[in-house]
Amino acid sequence: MSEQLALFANKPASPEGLRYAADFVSPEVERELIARIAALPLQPFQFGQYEGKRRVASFGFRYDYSLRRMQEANPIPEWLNPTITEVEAFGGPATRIRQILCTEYDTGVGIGWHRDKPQYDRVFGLSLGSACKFRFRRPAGEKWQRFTLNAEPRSIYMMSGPSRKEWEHSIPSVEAPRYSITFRTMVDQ
Ligand SMILES: O=C(O)CCC(=O)C(=O)O
Ligand SMILES: [Fe+2]
Repeated sequence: MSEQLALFANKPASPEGLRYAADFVSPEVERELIARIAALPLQPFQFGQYEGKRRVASFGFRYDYSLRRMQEANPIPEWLNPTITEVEAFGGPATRIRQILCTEYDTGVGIGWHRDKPQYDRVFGLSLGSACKFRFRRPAGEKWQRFTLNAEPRSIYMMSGPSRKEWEHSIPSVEAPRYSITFRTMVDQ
């Protein structure tokens, strides 16, 4: 087989630095976390012009889009501590989660192509309630190189290295309500 054909025959390669684990939390913990998020004073967040609104709450830090800088946010609530401990273990030694984003996506809501702010370092995402197609793209000549991660409910992903810095990510409109908790480490300043 020519090199070209071999490339087509293979599945698209996963972005370097992306890790995924299914069943990261139990169905009981999933239910509890969803109830906690639903009880937060969530605020609409408009990312792209043409998208439905997702609703969010930030803790630790938040990026202020009008001031274009990081601001301190409310402290991370205690009910997140057991999950943060597990995420830090998943991330390995020296993983310190300092920023949390809780998000609610109603049916039909997604998030457009972006990279997270450079003040954040590694990004972990816990999916709750329903699955989503977590899409990646990066420029490859005139085209895009693409990859889709099926993020199942109760799973976690970690973006580090190229998957975090070179690739953009997005989520197309979800088919059922989805909640996520994003856990971020910060770049040392
Ligand atoms: O909901 C998710 O898993 C990802 C959200 C996201 O990419 C972001 O808020 O930057
Ligand atoms: Fe993101």
